[in-house]
Amino acid sequence: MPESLDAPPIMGNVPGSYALGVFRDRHPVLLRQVREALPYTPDRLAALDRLDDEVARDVMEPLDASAHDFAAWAEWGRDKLGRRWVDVPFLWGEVYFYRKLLDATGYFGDGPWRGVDPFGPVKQAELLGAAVDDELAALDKAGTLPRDERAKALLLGSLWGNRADLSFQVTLTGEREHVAELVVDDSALLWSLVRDRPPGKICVLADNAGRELMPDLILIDHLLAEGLATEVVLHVKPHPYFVSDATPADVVACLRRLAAAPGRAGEVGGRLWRAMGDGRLTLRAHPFSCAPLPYRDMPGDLRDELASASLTITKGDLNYRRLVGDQVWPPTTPFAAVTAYFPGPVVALRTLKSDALVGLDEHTLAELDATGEPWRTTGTHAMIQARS
Ligand SMILES: O=P(O)(O)OC[C@@]1(O)O[C@H](CO)[C@@H](O)[C@@H]1O
Repeated sequence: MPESLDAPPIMGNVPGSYALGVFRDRHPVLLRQVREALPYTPDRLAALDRLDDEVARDVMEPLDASAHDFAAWAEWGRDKLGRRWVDVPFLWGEVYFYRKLLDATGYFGDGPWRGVDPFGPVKQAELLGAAVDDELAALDKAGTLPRDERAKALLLGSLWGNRADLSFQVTLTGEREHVAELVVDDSALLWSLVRDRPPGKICVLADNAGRELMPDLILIDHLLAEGLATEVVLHVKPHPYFVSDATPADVVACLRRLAAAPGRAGEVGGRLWRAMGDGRLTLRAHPFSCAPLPYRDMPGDLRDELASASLTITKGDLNYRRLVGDQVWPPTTPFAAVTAYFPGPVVALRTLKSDALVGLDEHTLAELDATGEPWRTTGTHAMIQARS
């Protein structure tokens, strides 16, 4: 990123902002839902209540000194812990909230709740739901499309799969809005990056499990089956994160669901299962995937890995926020300039659910703002942004 190019971080404390609403409205509701989703024992319920109180008092207490990552968070939080949740960069405060939530549920503890995903019930319900059956059945129809049309359908399936985000639905009222439109469409550059060059390794930085991960896996199958990638590395989270972010266990659940499905979905599942076995599809769960930092601060080993890829595809709103630094950029700031630091070509597939935004042309921005609708944060608009 050009040295001169910078912008202040999106903060949680701006009155009326989306970020403030996340802390004030979404997190208390989420804590109640987590508390009720599993038969937690009194010690865990008390810990969840203590976190609820910490949120209500709006103060960030440090992790317990016994936490495995206490030193890392003490370093990251050197100038933040003890302050109000909303008085630090939105990204940092939000990531810390989910880390504290895992602490409260005993996820990293030595007791019986170790490794129990607090979002497991909602993830499982979504994955086993009828909507997934319908989406998998639709693959039989997609399979009859001409190749380019099929590729476009699978790309859009992965893009709009990002709307299926359980944390997002916590405060979504009413029926799902009619999904409006693509505010940036660099899909031509995306396809050029995978078709006009020798196939190579493609890294996919996944977002949510279930109804987002399923179309992501189906797109990955297309990239491998059509020879557009020699291998795909699917980056997921090493532990539960932001409600529905995918972990390795969620990938396994999706692959089992796919492989057991009838028709083309079952064929896709079988190919992906074999690709896992022969190393053409691999999983990564890098610790940095759950760090409270933008991707420009990624560690060297992750930078080297992404640099060795012919393309990196990032999925979802949170990955987009980390890609562009979760900063208050003028929306017309060029995507290529803001992501110039990123190693190798990168494509972001994202539905807009928060205020981070770059790469819009003036006309589109003026048109969208003229609607008076909160188009940046409702998930009704999306973008495919690419940088070669
Ligand atoms: O990355 P996703 O799943 O597309 O979106 C996650 C997300 O929209 O939910 C949070 C609110 O809880 C936002 O701040 C965050 O960006």
